[in-house]
Amino acid sequence: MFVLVNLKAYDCDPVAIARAAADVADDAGVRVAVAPQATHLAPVAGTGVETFAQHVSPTGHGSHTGSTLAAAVAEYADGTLLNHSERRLRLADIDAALDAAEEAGLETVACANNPEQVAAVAALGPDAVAVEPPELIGTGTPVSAADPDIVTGAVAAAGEVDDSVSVYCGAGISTGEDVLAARELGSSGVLLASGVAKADDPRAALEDLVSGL
Ligand SMILES: O=C(CO)COP(=O)(O)O
Repeated sequence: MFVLVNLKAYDCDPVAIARAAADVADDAGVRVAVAPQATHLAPVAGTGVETFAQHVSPTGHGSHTGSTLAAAVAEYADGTLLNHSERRLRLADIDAALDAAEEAGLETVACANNPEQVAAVAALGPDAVAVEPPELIGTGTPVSAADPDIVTGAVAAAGEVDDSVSVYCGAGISTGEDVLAARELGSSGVLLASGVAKADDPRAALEDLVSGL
């Protein structure tokens, strides 16, 4: 299982969380990555943790003021999220951003709300899709419990389009039990945020997340 922690714009210490994530990943032998704000990619990557951007722009080099250039992100990051529900892209832009990320050598995790969107995004060839019903984001109610059919449906939908695309799930995931439930439903990773970024003890939260793996 892959545990991808999205720090969003939460008021947290990205480097401290990154250090904890790197330790937990090493101790547990589990893939754990951290997706900080773009300006924190370098110090987070400096901890040795697997580092993801939260977004890259659907453009390459050129006159694109304010863009998040995939090639620049790749100087520090190993991968990137795309099309998160809080950073939604048009279908054509998902396609172009995937091209830019892949050209830069970034692993890609494209987000989708439901199995139908998973099928559409999987057709564009990301390394993985992450199904996340927006209404469950930040609620602490895990998608694996609230709506397990979304997860199984996403796994089936992606498999019908391209079985090389991994399927992760997210929204409300915060415990090791949630991670095991997600695996039981067929996903090979989880995407989460508040369970770690807003935790009083992020290290303890990370240790619990991987405890059953
Ligand atoms: O948006 C998410 C991860 O990208 C899910 O957020 P929560 O883990 O806070 O529900």
